[in-house]
Amino acid sequence: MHAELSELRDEVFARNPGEKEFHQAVSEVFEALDPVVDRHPEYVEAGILHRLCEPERQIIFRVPWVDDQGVVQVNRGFRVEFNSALGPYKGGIRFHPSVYLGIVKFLGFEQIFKNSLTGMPIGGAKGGSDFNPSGRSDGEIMRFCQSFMTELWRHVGEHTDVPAGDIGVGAREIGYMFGQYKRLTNRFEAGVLTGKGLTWGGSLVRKEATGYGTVMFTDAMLRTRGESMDGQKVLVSGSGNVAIYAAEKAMALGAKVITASDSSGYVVDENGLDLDLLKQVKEVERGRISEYAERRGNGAHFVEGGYVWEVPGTVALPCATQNELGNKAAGMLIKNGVKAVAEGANMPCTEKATHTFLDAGVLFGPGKAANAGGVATSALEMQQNAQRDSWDFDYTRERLEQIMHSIHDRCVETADSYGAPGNYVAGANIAGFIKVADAMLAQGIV
Ligand SMILES: NC(=O)C1=CN([C@@H]2O[C@H](COP(=O)(O)OP(=O)(O)OC[C@H]3O[C@@H](n4cnc5c(N)ncnc54)[C@H](O)[C@@H]3O)[C@@H](O)[C@H]2O)C=CC1
Ligand SMILES: O=C(O)CCC(=O)C(=O)O
Repeated sequence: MHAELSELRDEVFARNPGEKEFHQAVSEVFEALDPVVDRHPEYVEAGILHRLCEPERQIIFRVPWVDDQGVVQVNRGFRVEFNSALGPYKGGIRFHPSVYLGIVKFLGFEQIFKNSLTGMPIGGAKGGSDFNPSGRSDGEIMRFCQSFMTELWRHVGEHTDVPAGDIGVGAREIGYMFGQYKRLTNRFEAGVLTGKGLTWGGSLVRKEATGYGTVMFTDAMLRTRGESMDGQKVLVSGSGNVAIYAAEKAMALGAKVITASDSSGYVVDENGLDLDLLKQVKEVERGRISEYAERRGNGAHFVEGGYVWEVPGTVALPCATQNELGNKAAGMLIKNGVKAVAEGANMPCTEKATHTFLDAGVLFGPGKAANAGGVATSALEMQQNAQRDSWDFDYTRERLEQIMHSIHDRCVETADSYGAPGNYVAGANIAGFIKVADAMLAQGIV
């Protein structure tokens, strides 16, 4: 790696101690940017990389709330507004006990390049809390969301920062946060949050967008080798928003999806997942994945612990969480004949696993490209809100499809032009970076 880059990387690590996921995300980008620095010394001279690694603003706040037993609980809230060179800060909010500053920063950093790749006018941010929604009543969720927004409202706005969902935050939580924002500001400002309900400013296709987009991207990758999703045997991890709609799209394109998982283990359903049942168990009842196997019968079985990557398949779509697919799993997938891997989740593959896939010539779609359909459709939601309009399903899906194809093609062209043909990791990082870097150059030292 270029001396300037490796020095800066070490400096970023030292300035952000203990934030290992953030370090990992920075490393991946820096590795890809080596040839860019050769060609564009002006980026280094203007301190673009240095500035990119320092969030424009980081907000950490107390979130007090009262549980159903009347006990006062205190959580920590975060919003990292990373970069606004291309537009208002944009990115999801995650509620999960593992959330700390390092997770929010890795996600916010990734979001800068992902949002750039979408071609939409959105900057990068991420937020969240170490609140654990699991097992909490609806009333507790509402009180927590209200308390979270009671601090966050002063930092967000349709032209400032536009949060959305992520792990543990779906339409229900967005609804409670929107209600509180409206109450505090006395404004119906639809564009302040995306992922809203369809009757109050939400967009059709947003719910499906991340999963659908990931599969559209995978299909485009396969087509570069004369194949498609049709007939593939697909391994999906997770059983949340991204996983369910990735499975739905894969099936619609003629693939058979045979796995899903949650933090307790995974199910294998060699006959192909029953999506209505999976949605009932996970979206409606918020139950465990083992309940799917119990109710499905038909040879489906539940495996406690472990990873879906032990199951043979031709396409792997990690859609749960960061670093869920390590190097050993990558080796197993390759041995079992995997042809394509696309990250529906953010950074689900470890650095080593990513290298193993690339070295083996497996088609590999990094999250900042493959899962960009969610945030791209959020930007479409913002457009509809600004126009006070709502588009129909097919039109919105077509827009999503165009965006995913254009991201795919830009990754391919950029990787080619920087001497890394077929390397979507290089293509995504370089293409995402250059657009932000040029905007930062034009806007001066800010
Ligand atoms: N919702 C969205 O639009 C987008 C989400 N993503 C990413 O996709 C991934 C999944 O997010 P969503 O589906 O929205 O969340 P979700 O809350 O709907 O589902 C999360 C899924 O991951 C599983 N999971 C979480 N932690 C786990 C762990 N430690 N071990 C095993 N499984 C675990 C959960 O059981 C659940 O199935 C995350 O990495 C998120 O950042 C990326 C782009 C957009
Ligand atoms: O829709 C959004 O604004 C955010 C989506 C998100 O959190 C992500 O792309 O990881």
